[in-house]
Amino acid sequence: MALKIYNTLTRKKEPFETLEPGKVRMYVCGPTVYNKAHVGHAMSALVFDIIRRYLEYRGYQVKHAMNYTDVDDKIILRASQLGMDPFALAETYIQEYRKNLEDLNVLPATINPRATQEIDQIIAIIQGLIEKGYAYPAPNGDVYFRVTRDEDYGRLSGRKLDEMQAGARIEVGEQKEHPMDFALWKAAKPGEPAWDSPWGKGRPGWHIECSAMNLHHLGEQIDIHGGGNDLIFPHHENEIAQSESYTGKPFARYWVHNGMLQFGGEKMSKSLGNLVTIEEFLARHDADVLRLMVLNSGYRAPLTFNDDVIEQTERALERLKSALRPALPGAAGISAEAVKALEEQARAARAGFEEAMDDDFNTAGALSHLFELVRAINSARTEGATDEQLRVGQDVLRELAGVLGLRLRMEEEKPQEAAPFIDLLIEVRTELRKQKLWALSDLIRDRLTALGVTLEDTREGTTWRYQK
Ligand SMILES: Nc1ncnc2c1ncn2[C@@H]1O[C@H](COP(=O)(O)OP(=O)(O)OP(=O)(O)O)[C@@H](O)[C@H]1O
Ligand SMILES: [Zn+2]
Repeated sequence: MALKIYNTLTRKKEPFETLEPGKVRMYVCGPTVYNKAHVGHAMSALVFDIIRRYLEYRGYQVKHAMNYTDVDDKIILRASQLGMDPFALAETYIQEYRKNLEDLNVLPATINPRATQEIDQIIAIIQGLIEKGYAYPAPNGDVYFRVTRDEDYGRLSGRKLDEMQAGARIEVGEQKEHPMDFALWKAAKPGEPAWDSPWGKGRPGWHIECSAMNLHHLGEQIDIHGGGNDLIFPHHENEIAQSESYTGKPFARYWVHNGMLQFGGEKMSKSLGNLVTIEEFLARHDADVLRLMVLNSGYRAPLTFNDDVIEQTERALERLKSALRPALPGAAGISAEAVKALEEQARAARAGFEEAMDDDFNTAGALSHLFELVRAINSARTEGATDEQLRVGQDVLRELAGVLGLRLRMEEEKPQEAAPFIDLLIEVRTELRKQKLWALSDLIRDRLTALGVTLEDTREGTTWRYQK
């Protein structure tokens, strides 16, 4: 069966055909870097990581671009609140996000273009759009895209210009011909970062950055354009308008959008402040937990994030991992037919996995086949299969879980149940130290060290960790 992908542009699942055989050009809108990233951003990154990994499993060579929007109103505002240079602020959060993605086992994109490194390209495109009548400079130094010149405007989001016009108004200070016209270039305000341009000092609008980065790094036409479904309008609608008006060619073949991660009944967002940062999440849970949540829910659906879901997912992860445990002590082995049967179950799991993933990346379906394989492996173990016999199933399970980006790390063997007792010993030791009973307090520390637990005394108190 061939891969099918749901295309937001046509609102249909379509057979996946690339512009160039065997190669995929995929662009995904990355974050505006003005603050720590939250698990909603992680969801988007995970979805496109899973898509990329599956395309690679299917034999495609994927050129994956994910951008950083490193100049923007929000960055400038936050930098001025913190009394920081906006470029330094953006750089800090780019480095943090990189680290977040690595911790989440997201493969690094082939390229990470940044808006501020594309200014020449952006100016060239705006000039081209002005020459063709698709854009116009305003007296104040802004440049706007002329939506009435673009007959297709609204195609992606399914909106009509006259309907949009009804709700729109021109803000004070804007010099637009039409309320839906949008800024390609913004004249600089005092104290803001600015670049020279034919229209005076200014900076690019958000939408044109992505058009320029696509054109520069992936070319006039791409296979997949991704991002969250909150970006369909206006961001992606405007990207299409700019790119296609400039090149005269269809821009992206498949528009792929992830659903929103919901927290407390609303989209998790920096602007609303209802967030859990990636860092906070990973301090308490394995990266596989978040990935498994995304896989379970399906990429286009909204994903409910709360303690119950996290707990259920933790349990599901444990179940997956249970299949990777070694044989029982003294296992006598199972019959050749039973090994064959396990092999057959592994083959069936792979076929089911592929069929589900080929159907618009139905990850929940794919997982259900992995869980069937888990059951088969675990019953083979109970029947006395040896490590070598179990491997027939385990290797396939590990490989397919890996295609989804799950690490299934087994070092969880560390007894979590020990934590309260270690805390208790530390409390006792602190008391002993207060009473200057150094020999006893050192004895506790040394014995814990011998058990693989390192203590660290700081001014704020004693902390502990398992030795690596
Ligand atoms: N809650 C969420 N769930 C899933 N994807 C999200 C969520 N919030 C943002 N994204 C996606 O993450 C990527 C980077 O987003 P961007 O920095 O533009 O975030 P944003 O929408 O401005 O965030 P916020 O709303 O938190 O300010 C985009 O593809 C966006 O659609
Ligand atoms: Zn974008």
